[in-house]
Amino acid sequence: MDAALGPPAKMAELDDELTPMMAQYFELCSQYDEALVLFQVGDFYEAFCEAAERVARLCEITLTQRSDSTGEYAMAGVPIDNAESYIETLLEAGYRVAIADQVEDPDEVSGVVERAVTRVVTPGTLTEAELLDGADSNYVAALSAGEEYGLALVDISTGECYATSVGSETAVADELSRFGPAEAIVGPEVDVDEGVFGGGCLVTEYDADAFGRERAERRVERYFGPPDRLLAGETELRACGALLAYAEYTRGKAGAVGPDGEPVDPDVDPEGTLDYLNHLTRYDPREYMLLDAVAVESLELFDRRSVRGTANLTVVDTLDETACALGRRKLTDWLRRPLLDGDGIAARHEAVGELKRRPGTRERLHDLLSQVYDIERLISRVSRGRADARDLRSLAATLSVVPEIRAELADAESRLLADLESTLDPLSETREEIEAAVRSDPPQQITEGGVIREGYDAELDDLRSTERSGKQWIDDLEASERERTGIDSLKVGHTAVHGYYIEVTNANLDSVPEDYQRRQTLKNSERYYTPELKEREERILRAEAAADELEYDLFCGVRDAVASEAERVQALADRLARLDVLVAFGEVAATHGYCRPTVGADGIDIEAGRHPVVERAEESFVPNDTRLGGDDHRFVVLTGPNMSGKSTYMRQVALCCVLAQTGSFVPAASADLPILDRVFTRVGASDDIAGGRSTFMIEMTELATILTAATDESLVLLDEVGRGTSTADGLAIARAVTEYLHDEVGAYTLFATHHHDLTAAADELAGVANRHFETSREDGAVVFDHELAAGPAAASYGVEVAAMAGVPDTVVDHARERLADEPGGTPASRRADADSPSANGHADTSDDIETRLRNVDVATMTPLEALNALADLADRVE
Ligand SMILES: Nc1ncnc2c1ncn2[C@@H]1O[C@H](COP(=O)(O)OP(=O)(O)OP(=O)(O)O)[C@@H](O)[C@H]1O
Repeated sequence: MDAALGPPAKMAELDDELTPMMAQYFELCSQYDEALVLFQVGDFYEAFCEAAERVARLCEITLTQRSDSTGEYAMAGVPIDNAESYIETLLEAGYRVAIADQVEDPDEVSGVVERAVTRVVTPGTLTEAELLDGADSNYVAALSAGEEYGLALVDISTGECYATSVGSETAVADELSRFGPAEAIVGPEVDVDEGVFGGGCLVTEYDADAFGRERAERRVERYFGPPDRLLAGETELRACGALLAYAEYTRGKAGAVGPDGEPVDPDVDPEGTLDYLNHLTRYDPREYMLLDAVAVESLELFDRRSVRGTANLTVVDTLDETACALGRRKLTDWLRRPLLDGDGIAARHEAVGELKRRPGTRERLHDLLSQVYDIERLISRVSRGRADARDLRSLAATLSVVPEIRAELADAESRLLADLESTLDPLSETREEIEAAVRSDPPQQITEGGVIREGYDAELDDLRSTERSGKQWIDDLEASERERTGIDSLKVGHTAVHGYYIEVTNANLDSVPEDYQRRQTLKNSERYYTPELKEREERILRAEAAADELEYDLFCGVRDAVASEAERVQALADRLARLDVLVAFGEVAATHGYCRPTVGADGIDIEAGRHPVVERAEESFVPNDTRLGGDDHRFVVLTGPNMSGKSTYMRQVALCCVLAQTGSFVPAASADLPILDRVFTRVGASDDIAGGRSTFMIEMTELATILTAATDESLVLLDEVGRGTSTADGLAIARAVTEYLHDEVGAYTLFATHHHDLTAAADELAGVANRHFETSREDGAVVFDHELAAGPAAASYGVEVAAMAGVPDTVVDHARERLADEPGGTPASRRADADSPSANGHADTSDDIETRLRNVDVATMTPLEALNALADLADRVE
């Protein structure tokens, strides 16, 4: 056991003698003994004893001492204001971090301030933006085993949950790769290789009870409704239950269960307390194209990391013309799981086509959908008894839009739209009930009245009328008392503490009648009440309290009635979300000139395809055709200089297929596409400099996945394979991969490479063709025209790029001569590790310079390395 975790031994010895604050710390460390506890003391989070030593060392902060009557304790603190960076350091060191905040205002309590763990930060459940590193999703997975494997995932940043079952360990790995979880919890019975979770995933064996069927059932029910309606089997259910238990634990919910299975506070039942969870999607992996985390990232579907020059725009952004939150979530979900069923895809296309043709309908539907609230989250609050009156009004407002949406769809021709028209459920009775019962602009509080409409309940109306007539009597009192007493300055007022009073200034005290009883003495006046006033006041108060209580009961009654329709509301939410996405697709197709693809062809045939993201940033995007498979080659080797557009082109081909299977139209003049089972990507190191992940090892691991899992229905994008090793090894690997994919797999493949020798494969392998990107020269400068052409690129572009970068003419000319002289010489046959001629003190000759220039492999250099190499060459020429 790590000494930095759990209750400090030194404190355990003292036990009862600890000061109240230290006793709190000790208690929290005992409860959260799987995490480092950071304990708020004023403006700092402190750790004590062994934990302090660990925190001080890892975060490089000073270790101090805290002394009190019981002794001295090592202490290390981080300022709360920038705690996140320290927490990140602790996470990187493999710790969970439990944040114990002061939950009372120190100014308002005497004695020690109450502290509670408000969150446990773990790699998969951190939610603070600083820690999320700009990524869009951060999944935690739970894996259970039985007859099959049950897998549940939650994205803590959005509350989206997924569940599925798969039959084999490989399938578990595939499904996990779809999400790339940062963290996974596994049931005790799970026996799989850690490799299935992917690199960088923190895997923890979690409490067996949380994986138990009954508890899981209860938890799932609380959050999402009856499990048998949602989930396919017991293993899936158990995974979901455990996942929810873990999510509760990380939110510091009292009563949740820690990884060791010990309830952190056994007295409280916390189930159903996570507000952010909103939807559970159960899916069957066989129905969807598999996009693993690597593909999702390199195609930039959701990731905020930018395509060059187009910061912040991602594929989902280009499609996101949705009008409501329901649609936005559905769009992400569709894009993450493109369909495999040709009919399903065609049905979406048909609907999108109809919407594309009818701009008026599209616009009106968009307007109506923008009035739709997030009824999915809302109904889950209703089911958990946490919805307020405003929530119910928002639901009613949404329901009142439904008939208008249906009317708009009344003459729809496409199957999906017609289906939506007939199945969008306006839940009229529910809406009428809410509108009859709940006021149109209710307060947030549901316990203080003002919620229920007049005329809804006779008893309530009675109570309110008693209250009102009482208040009216009091309102009239001032006038009548003035008349009775002759005191013109007499006032009737009310304070929260003393209630109603009659106020008489000191000058008029002589005229006070006998029945006035003194309530309060002020400097210039006296306040009185009369027995009748008191009695009226009590009656008002009784009526008010009874009315408030009755309103609350009535409200709960309405809320329960709505909750009993939760299933219908969820179905409605789902349909509205679908409609919103279809309308958005129609809008994108119409505004950006997307065409309707056909799917199910036996090859990829795209005319004038574009990259959906890059085309928005490039003023003059050059469209390109693609032919892969069918009567053409299935494998294309793509050459051309850096920045000529190879990566963009490969991605646009993949994105066309992904968008088509998602149901969207595609950025092209025409597209005949197959149905792909999976898109694989292995993109070059230089494309991921920012992520700092590009090691040869990662490259080879990804390659291994592709070679073992790709089928003849997969699309494989290879952007330079074997860069991270010597040229000879790189080429050998690239060549072997080409042959394997060509001979054994038959996948649709685009292989961009700077290994010019690879272009020879086209001569030897029947299914391989060469394509390249041209550059042209204008006024001596190289211009990228981004136009794809047949055949391999000219071999000398490395020298052209050197010229463009400003390498002196003598050097460039010499390089050209050498290149021309070299028998069969191509840039790829250069060796990168020649000895430096000037290392032995000799001056550089032109030949030496040229050798150096030849050794420059522009394709693998970072911009900084290129600049340095250039400066070095220029120096030598000088
Ligand atoms: N078809 C096109 N039309 C217009 N501009 C394009 C096109 N394709 C690419 N570009 C522009 O050229 C830039 C470089 O493209 P890309 O990254 O695809 O080149 P590359 O050949 O893959 O380079 P590298 O070998 O360095 O990876 C893109 O950022 C984009 O701005």
